[in-house]
Amino acid sequence: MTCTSSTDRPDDLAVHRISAGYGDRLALTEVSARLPGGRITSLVGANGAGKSSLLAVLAGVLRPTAGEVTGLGPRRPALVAQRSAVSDALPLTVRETVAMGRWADLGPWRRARRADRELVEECMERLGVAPLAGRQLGSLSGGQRQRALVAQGLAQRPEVLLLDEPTAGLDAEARERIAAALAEAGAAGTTVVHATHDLHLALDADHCLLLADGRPLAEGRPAEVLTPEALRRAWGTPELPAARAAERA
Ligand SMILES: Nc1ncnc2c1ncn2[C@@H]1O[C@H](COP(=O)(O)OP(=O)(O)OP(=O)(O)O)[C@@H](O)[C@H]1O
Repeated sequence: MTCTSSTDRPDDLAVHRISAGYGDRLALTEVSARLPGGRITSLVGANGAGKSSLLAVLAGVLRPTAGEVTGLGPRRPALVAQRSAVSDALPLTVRETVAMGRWADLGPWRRARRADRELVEECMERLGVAPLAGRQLGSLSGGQRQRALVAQGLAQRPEVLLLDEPTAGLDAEARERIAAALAEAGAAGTTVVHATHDLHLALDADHCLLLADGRPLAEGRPAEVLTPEALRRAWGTPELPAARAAERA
């Protein structure tokens, strides 16, 4: 069994002239983009560019005021929120947290079958959190908790996996684990879309959408999109991200 879906390559996701916001503040203005099915797309942009809002629209938790999303299958996408969005006070172990990823498929009594339990163990192994299975989520380090949340996302076996800054603030080993898990999910046919400030992770994606002020600046292969010039435009200053991309070029 694999902890990702293994369908044939699904259709592309697309957003068509999406506008969305909070009250009268627009976070996205007429955003159109294609997010290739069964591939990894990185959403890149400065703070406030609209990355999380676009993920929320794709996840169905932020209703657009205009435009539409096409290519989503019948199942709801899995959304892995930023770890700061998850309360420290939740009285859940790592295993319980990951097992919650199975709930949507279990029906009203949430009775896990053996296959569900195996899938949960496998997803914990994949993210390196199996040794922490009995620990309370609130007692974990930021990186451990983030890995548990990604394992929960994978345990849903989603067709579309959305992640908001999955490697923010993590050490190199945790980043590698998460990058490898996303690559495996993409290889197994899952459409992965993640928002990131981690240019290494962004450059490792198959596709990239660069946002600025709620509008798309560029879209395409990451190395072609994330040029020093484009990053300067996105950030408004010739600061760190552009320098880092130049190092990688
Ligand atoms: N809950 C909210 N209520 C009001 N405005 C919001 C809310 N969430 C986001 N915004 C605004 O929407 C815009 C886009 O924010 P969003 O969080 O999508 O950007 P982001 O690219 O994900 O930023 P970051 O890199 O800081 O996470 C910003 O102007 C932000 O202030």
